Amino acid sequence: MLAVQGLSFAYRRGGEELFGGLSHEFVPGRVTAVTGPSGRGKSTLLYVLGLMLTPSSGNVLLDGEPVGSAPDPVRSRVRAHRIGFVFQDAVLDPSRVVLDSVVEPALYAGWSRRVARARGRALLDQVGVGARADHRPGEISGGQAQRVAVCRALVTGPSVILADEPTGNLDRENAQGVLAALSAAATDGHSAGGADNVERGPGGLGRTVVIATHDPFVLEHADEVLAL
Ligand SMILES: Nc1ncnc2c1ncn2[C@@H]1O[C@H](COP(=O)(O)OP(=O)(O)OP(=O)(O)O)[C@@H](O)[C@H]1O
Repeated sequence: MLAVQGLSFAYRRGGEELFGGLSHEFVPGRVTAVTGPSGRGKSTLLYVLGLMLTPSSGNVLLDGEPVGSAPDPVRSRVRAHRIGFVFQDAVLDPSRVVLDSVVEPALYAGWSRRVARARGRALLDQVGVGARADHRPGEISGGQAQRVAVCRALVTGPSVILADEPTGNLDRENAQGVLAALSAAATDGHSAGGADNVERGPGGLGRTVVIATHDPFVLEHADEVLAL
């Protein structure tokens, strides 16, 4: 379970403080949409949850462990194995085919190329982009690219997926496809840390999915809305 306890964050000492001591539990198996006016800190919250920024006070807890202000090597390890991140504009390496972008985090985490590629292809199939696995990013649409970015975030079987405005630049139909991929990720279950145990099916624990968004479509379909 991902949670924040008494969380505040400031980019500069003495500067504007965000979140005002926020406490919240992000329930596995559910999609939580984080919303609020521009500048309130939606993206920043995702970066704090993703252990890229350190809280000024309070903490981020993962399965009860205070990881938000843990030493850098611990945070890097947790990030690599437990957290997947989807950025607003899927920035895929233009020189590599889609499948290679998807499997990169798994190779970084030490998976064999064969297992990583099989997993990557299966994920692309699930989100309807399997036929584009061997194409370059310039040959796919924005909506497809964003679904590819979801696959990249999922490839290692993390228990937490954080998505920053993943539908921000998409039309309704493509937004629907991306949200469907993220919702499926929430209910799919997650790996306990190895290739053999990825995707436990709906009987598994379920993943925590947190989406920072203004998109009314996402807000309407999320399981829970956290307004900042
Ligand atoms: N790198 C940074 N350094 C200093 N201040 C920052 C930085 N990034 C964001 N901020 C400030 O922190 C506050 C929260 O920004 P953030 O981008 O998290 O808000 P948001 O709710 O996601 O906004 P939007 O809806 O416009 O994307 C804003 O006042 C912003 O100006």
